[in-house]
Amino acid sequence: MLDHATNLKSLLKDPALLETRAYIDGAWVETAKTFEVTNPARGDVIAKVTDLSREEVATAIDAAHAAQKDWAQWTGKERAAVLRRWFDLMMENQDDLGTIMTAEQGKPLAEAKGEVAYGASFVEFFAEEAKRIYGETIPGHARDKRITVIKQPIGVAASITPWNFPNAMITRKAAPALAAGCAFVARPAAETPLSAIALGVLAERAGIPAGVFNVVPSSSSSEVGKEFCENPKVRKLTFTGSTEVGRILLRQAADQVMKCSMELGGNAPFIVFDDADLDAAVEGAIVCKFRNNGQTCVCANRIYVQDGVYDAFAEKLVAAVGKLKVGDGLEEGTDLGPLINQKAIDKVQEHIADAGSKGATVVYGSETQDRDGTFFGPTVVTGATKDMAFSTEETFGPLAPLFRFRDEDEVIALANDTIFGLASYFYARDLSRVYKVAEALEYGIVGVNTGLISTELAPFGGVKQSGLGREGSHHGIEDYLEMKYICMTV
Ligand SMILES: NC(=O)C1=CN([C@@H]2O[C@H](COP(=O)(O)OP(=O)(O)OC[C@H]3O[C@@H](n4cnc5c(N)ncnc54)[C@H](OP(=O)(O)O)[C@@H]3O)[C@@H](O)[C@H]2O)C=CC1
Ligand SMILES: O=C(O)[C@H](O)CS(=O)(=O)O
Repeated sequence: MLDHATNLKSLLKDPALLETRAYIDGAWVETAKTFEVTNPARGDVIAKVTDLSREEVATAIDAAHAAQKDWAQWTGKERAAVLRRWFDLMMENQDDLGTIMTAEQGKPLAEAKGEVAYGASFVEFFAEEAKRIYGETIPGHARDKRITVIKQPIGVAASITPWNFPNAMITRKAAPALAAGCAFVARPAAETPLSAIALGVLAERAGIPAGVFNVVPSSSSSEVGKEFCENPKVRKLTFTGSTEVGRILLRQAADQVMKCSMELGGNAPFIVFDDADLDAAVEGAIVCKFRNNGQTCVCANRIYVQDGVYDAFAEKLVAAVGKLKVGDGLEEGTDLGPLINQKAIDKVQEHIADAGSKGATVVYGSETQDRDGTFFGPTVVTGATKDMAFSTEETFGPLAPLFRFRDEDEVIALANDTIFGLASYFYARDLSRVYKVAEALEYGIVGVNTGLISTELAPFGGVKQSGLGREGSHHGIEDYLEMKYICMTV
C-alpha cells in the first residue's frame, strides 16, 4: 500500500519514470512554481510538478512549430519506426506506468496497467497507419487537366485531456497526430500530470525528435486553453472532457476557425430486454457501470430494465455489486478505488439525495467510507424515473439507477431523450429487435450484449453534444490531415 511514509519512487523498477518537470523541445524544464499531486486513496502529496505559465507553454508551441517542418519530411515508414519503439517502451514499462497512474488517479493497479496497454495500442496502431496515408488521382475535367489529391499533416496539434484516463486519452490523440507528421503539445489534467510526463520520458528514449512531442503541466487550465486557441502556430485543438468545457474551447477556437476534435460528456443508457441473458447482462452492467469506479464518459448512467425481468435483474445486480471490494488501488484484490476528489463524491451524493426525494429506493450501498482518501461505496437505486437528476446529468461515479420500461418504443424514446449521444448498450437476443434498437439509438457507439466497447480498432466518438470527430480506427488519423487538390495542366 502506498501511504504517507512510502515514497512512490521506491515502488518503481525505473524511478526515472517519475519525472516532475515539463518536457519542451527535447529538454526537461523546471520553474520555481510547482503544484502538488495527491494520491486520492490517502490524500498525501506524492509529487510537486513544474507549473508552467501561459508564456512558458507558448515556448513549447514555438518548439513544436519549428520541429514539425522536418518531422513532416520523414517518410511514413521512418515515423512508424520511432512510434513502434515508443509502443515497445510503454509495454516494457507497463508495471511502473500503472503504478504511477494508480498513485495519482486511484484506479486499481490491474485497471491502470490495462489502460497503459490500451493507450499503447493506439501508438502501435497508428505507427502502422503512418505508412498508409494515401491520396488519389481523379480523371481530369478537361483534356489538358490532371487532378491529384494528397494529404498533408495539419501542423501543430495541442491537446487538453482529463484525469480519468491520464495515459490513453493522450496517446489516443498523440499517436495519430505524430503518425500524420504533426507535432504535439500535451496539457494533462492537473490532477494527473505524472502519467503524461512519463510518456515524455519514453518519447525521448524512443527517439522522437526534440519538439515533436511536448508535455506542458500547468495548474491553470483556462490560461493554457486560451493560449492553445489564440496562438496562430496551433492549427488543431483536440480535447477530451466535459461538454461544458468543450463549449468554452469551441467558442475560443472559433476566432481562428481552428480545427477541433471534441470527445465530450455522455449519459449512456444500458437497456435489458426481457429476452436478454440476465447473467450476461449483469456481468456487462458491472463492467459498464463500475469501470474506473464509474468515472468514464461511456459508463452506464441509466439502466433500463423491461418489466418482466426487472426484479430478477435487480436482485442479481445487487448480489454482484456486493462482491466488489473498495480499497487502495495498490492493494491486491481491489475492484473499486477512490473517486478523484471530494467534488466527485458530492455529485454522487447529490444524485442519490435527489432520486430519494423523488421516490427512488436505495437497495444497496450509499455509504461514505470511514478511511483516508475520497472513497464512496457502489450504490444501486430502484424506482428511478426520468425527472431525476441522473436522467439528464452525468453522475461520473459508482451509482446504478434502475428504471422500468414496458416496450421497445418506450425505451428507445427514453434512451434518446438527452443532449448527449456518446455510448449506449443493450442486451437482447431477438435478431430483429437487435437491428431495430441498434439503428434507432441516437449514439455514436452501440454495445450489443456487451458492456465494454473500448478498442483502438474502432471509431470512438459521440453525436449531438457528446462531441465532434472520431478517435481510433483508420478514421482517427483524418483529424490530423489536410486534404490538398492539385490541378495540373499538361
Ligand atoms: N468523451 C470522452 O471521451 C470523455 C469525456 N469526459 C467528460 O469530462 C467530465 C469529467 O472529466 P473532467 O476532467 O472533470 O472534465 P473537465 O472538462 O472539467 O476537464 C477536462 C480537462 O479540461 C481542463 N479544463 C477545465 N476547464 C478548462 C478551460 N476553461 N479551458 C481549458 N481547459 C480546461 C481540465 O483541467 P484541470 O483538470 O486541470 O482543471 C482537464 O484537463 C465528464 O463530463 C466526462 O463525461 C471525460 C473523459 C473522456
Ligand atoms: O475518457 C473516457 O471515459 C474514455 O474515453 C473511455 S474509453 O475510451 O476508455 O472507453
